[in-house]
Amino acid sequence: MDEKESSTDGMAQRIYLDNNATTPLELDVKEAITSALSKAWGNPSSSHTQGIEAKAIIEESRQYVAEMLGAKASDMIFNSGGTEGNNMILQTGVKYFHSNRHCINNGSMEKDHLPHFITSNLEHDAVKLVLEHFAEEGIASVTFVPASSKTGHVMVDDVIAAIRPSTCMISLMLANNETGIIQPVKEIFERVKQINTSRKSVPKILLHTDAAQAIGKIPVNVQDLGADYLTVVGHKFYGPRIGAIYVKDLGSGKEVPLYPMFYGGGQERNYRPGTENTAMIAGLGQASKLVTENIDKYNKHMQKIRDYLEERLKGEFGDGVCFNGRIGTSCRIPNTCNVSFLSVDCTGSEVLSNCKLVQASIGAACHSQNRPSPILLALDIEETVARRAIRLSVGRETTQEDIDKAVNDLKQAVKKIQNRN
Ligand SMILES: O=C(O)CC[SeH]
Repeated sequence: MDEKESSTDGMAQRIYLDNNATTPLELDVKEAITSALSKAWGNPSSSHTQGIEAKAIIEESRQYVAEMLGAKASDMIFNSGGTEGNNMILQTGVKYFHSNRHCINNGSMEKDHLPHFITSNLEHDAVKLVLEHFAEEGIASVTFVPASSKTGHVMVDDVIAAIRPSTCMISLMLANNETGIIQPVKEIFERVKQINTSRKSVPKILLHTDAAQAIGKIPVNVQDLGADYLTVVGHKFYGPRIGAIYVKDLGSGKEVPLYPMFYGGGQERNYRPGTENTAMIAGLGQASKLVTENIDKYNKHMQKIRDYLEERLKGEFGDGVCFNGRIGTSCRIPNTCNVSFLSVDCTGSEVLSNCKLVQASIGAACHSQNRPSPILLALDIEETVARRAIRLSVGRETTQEDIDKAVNDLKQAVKKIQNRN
């Protein structure tokens, strides 16, 4: 019987290298969730002790998430995850534009102008498809700034050049989920803040980054980034499948607004109503606390293991592999290896389907696994190379022994395909 389909001990042999798709729960996180499920089941809005205890766990968790990001607890809103967070922030951009029309004088632009968004052509679908929808429905105009094939990310000057009087928001992912390449978000936001000081008769440009793939892998600090909004996704850093958004100085009446997407019982200060998922929020808080306490250890371990993986692949395959995330001197998150197998005429999916142990993907889990990654193609990586790519994303628990087994598994898979051809 194929090892992949063997008994449950086959589960123990699986080598999980798809942590950018999702991560397992840390034990401490499971314990926080389980404890809250049994002890904090009350409605957090109830005034009796059962409710008060549940509310206390939520506020403690909010503090942990805020501390992870260098934010205030009052800046954090819990939600169902990254897709909801990105949608809420982008829709806030539209409403912000229209609520500031009064300050738009005719000299700067037409009164009936659409809000303008700037983003990159590397974004996750939870940003890309929202903005494509805005454009198709005439809700907003959007500039998808092409990333440079020389750096693997957008260039600061290209983003700045896309700004127009009607620009209301810039949304850029902090790190790409497929190549791991980190975008120059801090530099871009610094430049835009300078531009904002001179924007008198047009809306200020709001600044959002989707930090889903960066949190838990590199230090993420909202003050350092200069973000107005930031998206948090629990299941990317060993937490549960809920999320949160950071909104700078939320509720202080300052310039960064937040508009609810739906209405109800007033939870989350009316920004995100619905009876809170206390247990999952407890888990998110614990996952965040672990990141705050261990980010340097996590970062160093993942970097060491990923680099060992790439060394082993190069040693085993030589010029038969190329690394798609190694572009120029661009920085990457420490856990991601995007590699194409050039010595065999098959797709990355075929290599993975012939593996007995390796659990990985050719790119974003939410994208079809039967076509070359649009992200790699957007970086002008040749189709013949992009179609052969697989994404290997190591985790906190990945060991060198795992990597040795994974490289051997890949070697056997490639050899099996070569012998078939
Ligand atoms: O697999 C990914 O890169 C994202 C899935 Se939400």
